[in-house]
Amino acid sequence: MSHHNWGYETGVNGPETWHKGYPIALGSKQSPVEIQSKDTEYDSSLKPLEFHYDPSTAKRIVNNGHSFNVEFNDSSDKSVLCGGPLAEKYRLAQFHFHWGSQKQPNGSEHTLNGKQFAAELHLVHWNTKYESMQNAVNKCDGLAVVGVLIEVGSHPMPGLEKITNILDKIQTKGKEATFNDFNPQDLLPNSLEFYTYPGSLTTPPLSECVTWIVLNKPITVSHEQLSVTGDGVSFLQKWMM
Ligand SMILES: NS(=O)(=O)c1ccc(NC(=S)OCCc2ccsc2)cc1
Ligand SMILES: [Zn+2]
Repeated sequence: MSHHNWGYETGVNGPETWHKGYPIALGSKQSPVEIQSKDTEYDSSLKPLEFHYDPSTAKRIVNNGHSFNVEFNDSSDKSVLCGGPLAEKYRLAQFHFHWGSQKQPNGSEHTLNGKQFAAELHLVHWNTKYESMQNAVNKCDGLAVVGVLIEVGSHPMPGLEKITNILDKIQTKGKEATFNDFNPQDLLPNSLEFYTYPGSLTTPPLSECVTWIVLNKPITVSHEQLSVTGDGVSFLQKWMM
């Protein structure tokens, strides 16, 4: 079978089959991981995270069949991440979400102290010392992904509205829509405390090129935001069907 149609169907094309097309799946730096705060240590050499995003670099939103990516113009240093564990500047290329399904409502990839969250946001950046994302993907310090855990609560996340309002335009794989003037900082919690570890892409190609930066505090979205359609089907679950 061509390994480009990887997916999440258990026993068919799910994570336990990915190693057939991507042997690195059996590697020693694979993500996601289960974070146990009791097993982490405070590192005083780490600096505060610095997000320098220019909302005008937001370009389009694309349904790639596994998720939807909000893509940014990464042809200059207009939207960059630095600080934290990072020795260099990393350019924002895209962000996307991971979520659950009817059967498995909780879909975060990282877990924190044994708790799986409803969903997880990934802000994907690549090291500007490499010319492109494609070059960075095969370097151990090529990418920096900020993971934001998402829980469902009573109040909506204002920053998410612009995204949930446009999803009806990209319902099927391959569809895209213009998506301008958006600052992903509007999706961050008020605390930028983080855990960090060396890991990998969590989906194929599973490259072990990622400095993971998982924020300690989750963001809260409303039930409606996780299921934008009137018929109660979660926009995220609709994507999973
Ligand atoms: N979920 S994740 O953030 O770890 C994540 C991010 C990007 C990707 N995919 C990437 S970077 O593909 C585009 C770059 C690429 C892939 C192969 S050659 C170039 C997969 C998983
Ligand atoms: Zn991801």
